[in-house]
Amino acid sequence: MKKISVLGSTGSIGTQTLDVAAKHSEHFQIEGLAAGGNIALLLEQARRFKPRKVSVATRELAEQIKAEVPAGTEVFYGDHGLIEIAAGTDADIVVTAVMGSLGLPSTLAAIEAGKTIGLANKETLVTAGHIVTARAREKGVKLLPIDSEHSAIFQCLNGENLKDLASITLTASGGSFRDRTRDELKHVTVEDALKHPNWSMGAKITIDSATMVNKGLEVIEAHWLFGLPYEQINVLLHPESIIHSFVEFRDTSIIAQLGNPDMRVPIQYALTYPERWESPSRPLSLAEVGKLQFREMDFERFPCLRLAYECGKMGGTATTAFNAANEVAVARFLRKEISFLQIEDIIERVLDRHHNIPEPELAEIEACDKRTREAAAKL
Ligand SMILES: NC(=O)C1=CN([C@@H]2O[C@H](COP(=O)(O)OP(=O)(O)OC[C@H]3O[C@@H](n4cnc5c(N)ncnc54)[C@H](OP(=O)(O)O)[C@@H]3O)[C@@H](O)[C@H]2O)C=CC1
Ligand SMILES: CC(=O)[C@@H](O)[C@H](O)COP(=O)(O)O
Ligand SMILES: [Mn+2]
Repeated sequence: MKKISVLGSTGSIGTQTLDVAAKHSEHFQIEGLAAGGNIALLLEQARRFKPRKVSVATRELAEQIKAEVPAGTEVFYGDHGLIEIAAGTDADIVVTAVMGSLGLPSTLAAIEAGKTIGLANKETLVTAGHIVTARAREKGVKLLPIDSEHSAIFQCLNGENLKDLASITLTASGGSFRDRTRDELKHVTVEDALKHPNWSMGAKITIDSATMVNKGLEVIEAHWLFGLPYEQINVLLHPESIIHSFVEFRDTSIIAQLGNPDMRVPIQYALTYPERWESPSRPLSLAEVGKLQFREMDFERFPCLRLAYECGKMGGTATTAFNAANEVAVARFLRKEISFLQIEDIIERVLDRHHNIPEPELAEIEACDKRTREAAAKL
């Protein structure tokens, strides 16, 4: 029996993680569930999976659910509650599926407690990749990728010698506005931006896909997960999201991982690694798909991807600032305070003013994250 805790259980990745756990309920036990404000869904999950501990965003929400959770389930809240679910249960694996750098302290706590990490929350690696990976190495903790591209690369590299690797290529769908010119982006709406062509995901990552920030975050995520220089990490536009990513070796062989766009496949692979189990997903029929398309990435059309490479190569707090500025800008766009193109404008202006700290301590990262958020909220 494998014991699992899920941080962000009510979100897109969280609910799909529980779908996978339910499909193989004889093999998985849910130890802890952490949510934000969706207490109706959390209670439903608590009744179904009977975790030992649950957590919600605030004390008020915790008070509201205390009388309704199953007997034997303890209720926590806030930052401390998230850490309790990450590190204070008997879970073998912690799925990090909260959105944004708010997931950093709980991810570090889970690593400190020796838990295997099923890593969806890419922002933690973008914010503090050197610290997260160093602590995982010190504790002998595995960081198993859930992000579809990174799961693909991880699978393609299985059993391979990294010295034979020429490059990895992350595929990008192009997001909701793939075929629009920059001029056409001036007046796009939140509703349009939330229509991803291939994936059903949380709001923030769906906007990130449209700005191509998501692929930028993923380039940085790949740098830390696979220990590769940025020169070996490529991005290719692939509208169908069938090839989830691929690797190329020095003998010119390319190995790719393919499948229908369904996050339950990479989630399950992280939960069952190194084994492969029957999937709740529909098998891929290449005959049905017919043809696959690829296009060179246009850095003029998607300037946020260029910025992400620049920040990644700079290192230090540059990626922390990139991420924090984006989180604030996307939240403002979703509240309809700013236009779509102002997201990249805010990121660019924040980075212009950023004073980079090359090898930041955790406290310096936290300070940079806070400072950047304050600045981005005012631009
Ligand atoms: N969705 C996808 O297909 C993919 C997502 N990812 C990454 O996975 C992460 C999660 O994405 P996604 O599932 O789409 O996001 P969602 O917005 O769907 O879910 C976010 C989750 O975080 C919870 N949450 C929010 N605030 C808090 C808080 N203060 N304390 C505890 N929990 C909180 C939410 O709870 P509530 O709803 O109860 O408020 C929800 O359960 C992101 O980092 C994303 O980039 C990566 C690859 C694919
Ligand atoms: C499902 C997943 O992993 C997302 O991160 C996905 O990659 C978004 O798609 P694009 O960023 O390619 O639009
Ligand atoms: Mn992805």
